[in-house]
Amino acid sequence: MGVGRRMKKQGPPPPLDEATISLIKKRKAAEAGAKADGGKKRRKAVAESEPEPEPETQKVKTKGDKTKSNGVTVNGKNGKEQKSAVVATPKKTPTKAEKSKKSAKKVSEPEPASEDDDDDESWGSGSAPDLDELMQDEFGDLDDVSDTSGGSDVADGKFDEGSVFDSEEEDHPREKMFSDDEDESDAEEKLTAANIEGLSRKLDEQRQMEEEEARQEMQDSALQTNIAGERPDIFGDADTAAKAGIAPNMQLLRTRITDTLRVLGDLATLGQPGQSRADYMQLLLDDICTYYGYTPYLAEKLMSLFTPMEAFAFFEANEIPRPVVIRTNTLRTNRRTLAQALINRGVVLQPVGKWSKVGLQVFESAVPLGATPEYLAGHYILQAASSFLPVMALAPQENERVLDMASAPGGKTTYISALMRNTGIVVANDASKARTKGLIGNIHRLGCKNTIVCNYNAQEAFPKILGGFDRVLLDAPCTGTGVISKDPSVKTNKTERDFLAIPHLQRQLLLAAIDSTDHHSKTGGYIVYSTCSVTVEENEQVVQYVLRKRPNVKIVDTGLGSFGSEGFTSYMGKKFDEKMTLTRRYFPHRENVDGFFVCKLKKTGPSPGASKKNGVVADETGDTKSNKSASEAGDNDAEIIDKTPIMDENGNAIGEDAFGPFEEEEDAEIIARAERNRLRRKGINPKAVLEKARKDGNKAKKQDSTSDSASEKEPSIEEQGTEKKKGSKKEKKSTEAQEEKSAVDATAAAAAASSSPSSTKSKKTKKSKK
Ligand SMILES: C[S@@+](CC[C@H](N)C(=O)[O-])C[C@H]1O[C@@H](n2cnc3c(N)ncnc32)[C@H](O)[C@@H]1O
Repeated sequence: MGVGRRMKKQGPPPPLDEATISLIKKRKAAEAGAKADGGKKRRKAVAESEPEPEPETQKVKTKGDKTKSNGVTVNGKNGKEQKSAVVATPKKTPTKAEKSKKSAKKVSEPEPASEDDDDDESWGSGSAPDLDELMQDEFGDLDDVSDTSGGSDVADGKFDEGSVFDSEEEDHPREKMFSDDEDESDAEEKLTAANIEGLSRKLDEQRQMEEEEARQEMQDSALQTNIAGERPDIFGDADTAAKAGIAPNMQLLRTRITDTLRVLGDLATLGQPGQSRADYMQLLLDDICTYYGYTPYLAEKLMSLFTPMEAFAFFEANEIPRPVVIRTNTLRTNRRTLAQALINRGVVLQPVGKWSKVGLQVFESAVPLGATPEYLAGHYILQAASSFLPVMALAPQENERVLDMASAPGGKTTYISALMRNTGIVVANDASKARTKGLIGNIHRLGCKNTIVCNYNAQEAFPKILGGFDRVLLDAPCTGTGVISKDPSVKTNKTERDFLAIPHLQRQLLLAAIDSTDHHSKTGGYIVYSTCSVTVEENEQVVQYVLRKRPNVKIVDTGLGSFGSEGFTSYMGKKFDEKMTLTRRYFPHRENVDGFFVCKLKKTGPSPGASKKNGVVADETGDTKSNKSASEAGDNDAEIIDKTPIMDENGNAIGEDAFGPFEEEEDAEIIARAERNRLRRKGINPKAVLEKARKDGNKAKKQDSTSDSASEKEPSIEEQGTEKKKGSKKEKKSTEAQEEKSAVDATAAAAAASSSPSSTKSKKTKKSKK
């Protein structure tokens, strides 16, 4: 299928380039200075009207020079040097800006392009336009704006034929509306070849210089803080401050954090006698909480994902806003036309990266991006770059049936619809009625005509009301630990309870997503699970859980290339499926995108339970009215749904312990046997007890015993599905799980109220059964 080829062709996108933003601003500043001195005329009236740059805007937004003063560079997992310091250290010498400006002047200047200039005839596949022509047609405006902004680095070769949707051409002959971007490929490639080397060399030099500065600063800082001797008396500082009872000096606190990191990097040499690594780690944790404003619980959780040094880079990155990105709506326009229109309005932008043909990164805008005529006409949507990724992984095909389970406000739904070119059906669901208003607004604005909006608790509704989808996207509700820069309240408002309740909901939603997918689909049978959170509980552990509960799915390659990091295969002593490496993680400090997790699953067989109960699997047919699904079998009750015995291909239960307690009705004999065994273990003759019970007609007592029996099975379930420690904690956890469930149920109640009478009825029935 085209999917595989298409996804393979995706080049790994580079991190979003915040350094370029700084570069453009610096160049603009340099040019503004030159202009004040009677320098050159600007060539475009539009560019003239651009506001003067504020070279330090980024820094102002990000706690001033905090990042810069540290200048830490962090090595990513792949050994790639990450540039958190570069991002936050937009220092450049005027000489550099001058140089860039000179280089920009070499690019031929086109006349301002009209809409007509955008005619794709000039990009016909047969005739290869010459370079000047290409630049004028395709990037002339971009270069022009950059030039008027003081640089030409916008055309950094990020347009590339290897973009993700390119190979769709093979599978789906293009209509005129969609041919625009594709036809640009040749031109883009030529432009890339011609410009990328020089431009990227300049950028590289720039970065090197900044990194060198950052390193130097760090060394200086180390020298200063270490002036009294080899081993900094970090604990002495902490004690003094604590005793004085004064508010912490943030600069000193920061210095202590960097000192502690340094000591942790070489404890043997730099550590104080009598102070262990744990002591330093605790001090670091406390300081990070104070400095960045996290609760100790969350700071510890996040720190556990990284080395101390990388954790620091992560916390730093959370203080910096991510680049603004817009996604071109190909149902209404193409990226080139959109870029030209926005440039004419004073927007400074460039393609987001070669991995996407629809993303534009915005550096500056003279107009509010949410109120331009192009925005109102639905030519684009403001959408974080990382938010493209789950949809790219989903790779929806034309004429498919696709479910977006938690879709509001619709950034991903509308992208799915566009990729399907308004064919097939996209069911866009969200449990929040209020949020569906925004969803509907976006769907209309962007001209999605293949989309149906519904407002259900997905756990309840799918596949019971609707199933049999070719592909399902679950962009799950999450704690938002990947988007702290957008919503700093996460630092303090996420409690331990949230980290139990939310993963619980995520698990149930993902099971429903799987059960709603048609494994017979000729084109699909895929599920994509994503979150904008970085915690393992919400990502790998959720996937691991569903792998156990649904052996009819397996993890497959997301097709997102090597961009991002592999998912964890172990965490805190827990081992995960080895294919977890196929899942992708994205981090603000590594890729300069919102923290994100993407996992793609392929459904290989029917979901458990449904066929056993009814002979027909609801999610295969989509006709769910007369068939019970696995979810229905469990009445959406997490514990019951998940404990439905799972059958292998031969109809045998797979490792009964692995799938929870027995179904009361269907496994009465097994339950009775377990009960007899339980009584024997207690030294009681089961026959006598049961006989007595029968005689007394005390059914309630018998049920209690059965229930005891079921709870004795819990340990094996707990071992698999819980993150908490064993022993007495299990009881507590079980209680908590009930509480969480109540909370989740309560949250879902509103949505459930609006769900079909059948679902409500089913729930009531089940509860009364309980
Ligand atoms: C991360 S947001 C989705 C963002 C959306 N995919 C987009 O790209 O615009 C998670 C959504 O899940 C919804 N949600 C929460 N619980 C749900 C449930 N049980 N069923 C369906 N949707 C739910 C929330 O209302 C929220 O809109």
